[in-house]
Amino acid sequence: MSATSPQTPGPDRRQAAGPSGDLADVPDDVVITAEGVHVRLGTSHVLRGVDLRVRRGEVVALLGANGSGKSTLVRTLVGVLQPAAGVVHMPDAARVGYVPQRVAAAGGLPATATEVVSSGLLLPGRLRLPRGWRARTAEALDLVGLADRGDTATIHLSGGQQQRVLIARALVRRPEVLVLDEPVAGVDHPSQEQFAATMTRLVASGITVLVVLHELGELASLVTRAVVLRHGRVVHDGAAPRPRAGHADADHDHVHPHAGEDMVPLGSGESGFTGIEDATGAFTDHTPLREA
Ligand SMILES: Nc1ncnc2c1ncn2[C@@H]1O[C@H](COP(=O)(O)OP(=O)(O)OP(=O)(O)O)[C@@H](O)[C@H]1O
Repeated sequence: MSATSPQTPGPDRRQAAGPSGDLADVPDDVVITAEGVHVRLGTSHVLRGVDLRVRRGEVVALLGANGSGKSTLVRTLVGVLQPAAGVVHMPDAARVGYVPQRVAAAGGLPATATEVVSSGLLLPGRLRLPRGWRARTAEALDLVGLADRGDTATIHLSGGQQQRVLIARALVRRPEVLVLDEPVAGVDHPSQEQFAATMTRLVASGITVLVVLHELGELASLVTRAVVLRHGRVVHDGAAPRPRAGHADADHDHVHPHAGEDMVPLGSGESGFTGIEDATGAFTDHTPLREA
């Protein structure tokens, strides 16, 4: 498979490199699979044998310290990067919505929100907008709370609104699987709340979500499982950490990093979280997470 743009993951991909080639028995309800995925960027071994399965309807949070390989993993899953070894399986591109890590992707363009969102309907081999694109675009903008901003140039939207435009661009396909890379990083609070409301509706409709996060924040109640990367390996795959009591209170200040104090193990040992700390940077070498 050739490298594809962030918004246009490749076609139905059973992509393999290395000796095994084939996926082991994969249950029908597994929609995202990575097996033994190794990725090298330059001279760095960024992913070192990652295994991941996401079942239909799950909301999986991908956590880990800066540089642990989260973005590299999702970019490999959607086909932006090629694994040096291992196997990746994703649904057809048309069924996958991908929101890349926030860049100036929307802000640098003079395009209107409608133009950016409708571009999500373009795929390899489908370079013209399909019939009904206006209604689908309006529906996607409505889902992210921007129904009245379709004609606005994205450069005139706030950073949080620009991020919502990118999310709408992923949603315009009516995807079954949504892959988001830090969708609320640096986003204003109204947009975070809007994002959580959007996700709540989507999850209720049965969508499958893989989302890179630094902290669970507003999504905590939706996340069904957490996968933690450290140095390119999965070091936890199971229960999500939950915030300490009071963390979700309306008057709680979320600005500070809370190192070592805002996340606590879910249960006592059963979750595998024996010392999980702050999702903004806690998965450090000393964090005594059980090897997955
Ligand atoms: N093009 C590249 N060439 C070489 N190394 C790279 C390249 N891109 C990323 N890396 C390195 O790969 C490692 C993993 O990066 P990645 O962006 O996947 O981490 P991350 O967990 O998403 O981090 P963050 O939380 O900061 O976004 C980092 O050490 C990074 O410096």
